Amino acid sequence: MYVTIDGPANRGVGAVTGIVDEFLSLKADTEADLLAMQVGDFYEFFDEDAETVADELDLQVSTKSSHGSSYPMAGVPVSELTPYLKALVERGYRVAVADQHETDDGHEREVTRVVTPGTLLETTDASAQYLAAVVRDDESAWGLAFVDVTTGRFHVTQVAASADAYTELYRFDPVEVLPGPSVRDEDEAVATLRSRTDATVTPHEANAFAPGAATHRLKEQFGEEALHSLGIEPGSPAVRAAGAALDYVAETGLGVARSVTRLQPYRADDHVELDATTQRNLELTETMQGDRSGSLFATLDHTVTSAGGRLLREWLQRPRRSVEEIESRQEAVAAFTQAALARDAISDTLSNTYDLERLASKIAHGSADAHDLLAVRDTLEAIPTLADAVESTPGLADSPVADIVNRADRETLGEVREELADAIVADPPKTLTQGGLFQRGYDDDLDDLIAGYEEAMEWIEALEPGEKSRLGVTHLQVDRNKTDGYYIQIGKSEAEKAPEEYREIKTLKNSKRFTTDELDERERRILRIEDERADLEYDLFEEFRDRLADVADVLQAAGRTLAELDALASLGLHAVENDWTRPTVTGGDGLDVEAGRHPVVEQTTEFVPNDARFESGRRFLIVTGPNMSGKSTFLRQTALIVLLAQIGSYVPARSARIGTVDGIFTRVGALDELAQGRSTFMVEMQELSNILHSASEDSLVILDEVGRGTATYDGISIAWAATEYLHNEVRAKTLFATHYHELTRLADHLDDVANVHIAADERDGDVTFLRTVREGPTDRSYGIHVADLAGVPDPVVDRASNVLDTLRADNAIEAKGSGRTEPVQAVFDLGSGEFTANGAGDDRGADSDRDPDREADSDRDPDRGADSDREANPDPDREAIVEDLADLPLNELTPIEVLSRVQDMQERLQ
Ligand SMILES: Nc1ncnc2c1ncn2[C@@H]1O[C@H](COP(=O)(O)OP(=O)(O)OP(=O)(O)O)[C@@H](O)[C@H]1O
Repeated sequence: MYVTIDGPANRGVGAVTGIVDEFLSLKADTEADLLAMQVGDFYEFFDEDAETVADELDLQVSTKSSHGSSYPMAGVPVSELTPYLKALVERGYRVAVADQHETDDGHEREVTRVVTPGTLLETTDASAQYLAAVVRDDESAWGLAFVDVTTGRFHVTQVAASADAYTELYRFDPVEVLPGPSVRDEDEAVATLRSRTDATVTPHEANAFAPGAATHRLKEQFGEEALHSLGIEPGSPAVRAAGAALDYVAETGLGVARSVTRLQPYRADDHVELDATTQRNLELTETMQGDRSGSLFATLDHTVTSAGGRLLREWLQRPRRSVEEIESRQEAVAAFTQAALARDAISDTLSNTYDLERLASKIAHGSADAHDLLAVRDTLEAIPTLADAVESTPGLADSPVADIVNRADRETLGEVREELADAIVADPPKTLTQGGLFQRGYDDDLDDLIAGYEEAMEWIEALEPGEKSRLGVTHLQVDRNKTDGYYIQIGKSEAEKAPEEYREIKTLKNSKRFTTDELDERERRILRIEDERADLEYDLFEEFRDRLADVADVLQAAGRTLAELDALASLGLHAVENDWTRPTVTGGDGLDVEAGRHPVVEQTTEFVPNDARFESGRRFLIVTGPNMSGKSTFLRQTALIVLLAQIGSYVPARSARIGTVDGIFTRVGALDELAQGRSTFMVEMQELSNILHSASEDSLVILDEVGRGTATYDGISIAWAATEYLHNEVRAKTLFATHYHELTRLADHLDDVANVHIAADERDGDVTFLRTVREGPTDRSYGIHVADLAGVPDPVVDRASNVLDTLRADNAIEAKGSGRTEPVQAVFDLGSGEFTANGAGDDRGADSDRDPDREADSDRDPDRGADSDREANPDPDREAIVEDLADLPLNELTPIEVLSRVQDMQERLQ
């Protein structure tokens, strides 16, 4: 509904002089983007704010004159403010709300709260809504705090490198970020924040980040001893971030800080490192195209509650490293795979519960209404049913599932449930201000009022039949409306039968309305009781909600229990339905997946399973195979199987033994970065650089084509050097898919490198993709076949086949002219990658095996003669370049440096 009203007179407030001035002055004092100021029954936006709001929400703007100037004005009725605020905040605005109070001599207005993306309570989105604060201290340590006021979750950590800080930010995906003073002053940091998250970046006041103030704020919230007992250093970057986040939450004035009942410090190294690129490449929560469906989460998610879905998503983004924790979760999933009936019953029960974490937060900050309390009651009623289902099912009763259920404080929850069951009526009104919320027996005074009310109502109800028979009137009715209050209505034809004590109050077309002194008296009594009752019930409700707020942490914990059951049951169900297997997770180094499948692709395709094996002497697999054969799929499926194993899930394989990894790093492709102005190759190299710096011996690295974004020889050189570095220095388990068949030679030189290829069958020119991973290299790409499949015109495909045949036969090919001129007399020499002059046929000397060791030595001068000539007449300049190349300290250089050195050499050769 859009409201435009021309002139404040309609809005029920007389004195408007200076309203715009008042607005502008309040606006100047707030840092919010917009101000909604109450003027009578409306909240108004003036000036630029009116235009912004009108644009965003399709409101029409009217004009308000003040002191001879005109100002745009837009407004919404008081009762409609919440949905408008929500819509504005969801678009990234921070909106200050100035409420109007009656004073002895008129009105007064002040900003009472600021609603921001990170502190919005009225969210309807099931996902978490994190507000983040990010601090960097002088030693470059990063402190990060993430608070979700809708669930009371509060995570705090400290990391050493900026890449790790951004990884955490990507993982929590906050809606609003508060950069600390040093972060804020750095353009690059702010730009990264903006590009890595969709968050609104809010510069909260610097003082809140100061070590003293932040420590004080945390102690105030969680008690003197909390920091000490959690092992958090007062004044540390983590504390500064946490304190600033809380300060900001408190400053919004919504009382939301109360919902934050527990501080959860975590170490980033408790979890598998999954940088932002990897989370995207593996399509954990959305596909590379940005769709939710088709992601790993969408495939796995059978949860029936929003809290369960939230938790499962969080697990996927934060796989664990501790074998003990993984096994405990696995044990619970295993129990759910066995107990099909109980699992279904538990999911059924859970589907009737509400988001207790969020409800508890609403109770804590005083925004829960009677319906919310009923939702809590219904949810708590499910807990004994769930506990019974677990306890009476042998497989579950002795599994970690029972521990999860036992973690809930059932005694307190039982008391709360009973209190709720005895307090709130079955169908309370939507508002808290009109009474009718509580049952009889909840409060003596309220019972007295209700008794008086009912007595008065009985009298009213008896009036109609009594008067009908006393007066002998058929068409007599006793009713109530807003203008007339209670009245007796008699049909016109019988109106003369109204006795003397009836006072006429209205004549209608077919009837007359009357009242009597006694009816007036009863009405006054009813009105008085209704008022008193509304006031009393409002107070009682606040008191009741306040008492419940004291156990908000118990409710939040129970919410987490339900979410865990939901997420575990979902993993159990998926495992059973898709024939997944329980992996053996070990702290060791190996990785052995037998008949593994891609968890998402297997949903839509007849999937051909494949093995992946890493062990001593085989830590680096070079994966070759035709285009479209399934290399990328094989790489990703291996990474996803490891990831699933480390969240405690079953995996799509016949059997799997997974040595835990400390991080998964991927270099796959860079679809969306182009939009951010970085070239494909630059992105590729940055990702490679990050992997070479960040991966460790315990990591899993997935490289899907490295170097293809540049000239072939540059690309091979980089891929070659990166392989050596990963193999010799980093020693990470690596899967490297490539079309550079030259790289397969590395297996002969590097101990831990092994070749596998994805098989294809070629018969009579037709290629069949077998999708099977086999040992050893392949040297065919069948790229032309794929070009044909893709509908490239036949003449081009035929000519390409012809070119390829010639290349294979001669290792060189004549360039073809247009036909209008003589054939171009040039020959492409595969050894050099250059065209040579006509007649150089005898000089074509490249070796058909294209031994990369030789290529490194090869002469790239287009005018050069045969190898034999070169050997006979060595060129000292070239020899120097070859020597420089041989001495290139690859292990000490970054890929970019290698690239630049190789380029130098090329230039010297020219
Ligand atoms: N094991 C498998 N079983 C069934 N289908 C598969 C299997 N592996 C891959 N596919 C399907 O084959 C197609 C090509 O796979 P993929 O993209 O992994 O090939 P690729 O070798 O990486 O190709 P390119 O080298 O051209 O990038 C995809 O549509 C995928 O769904």
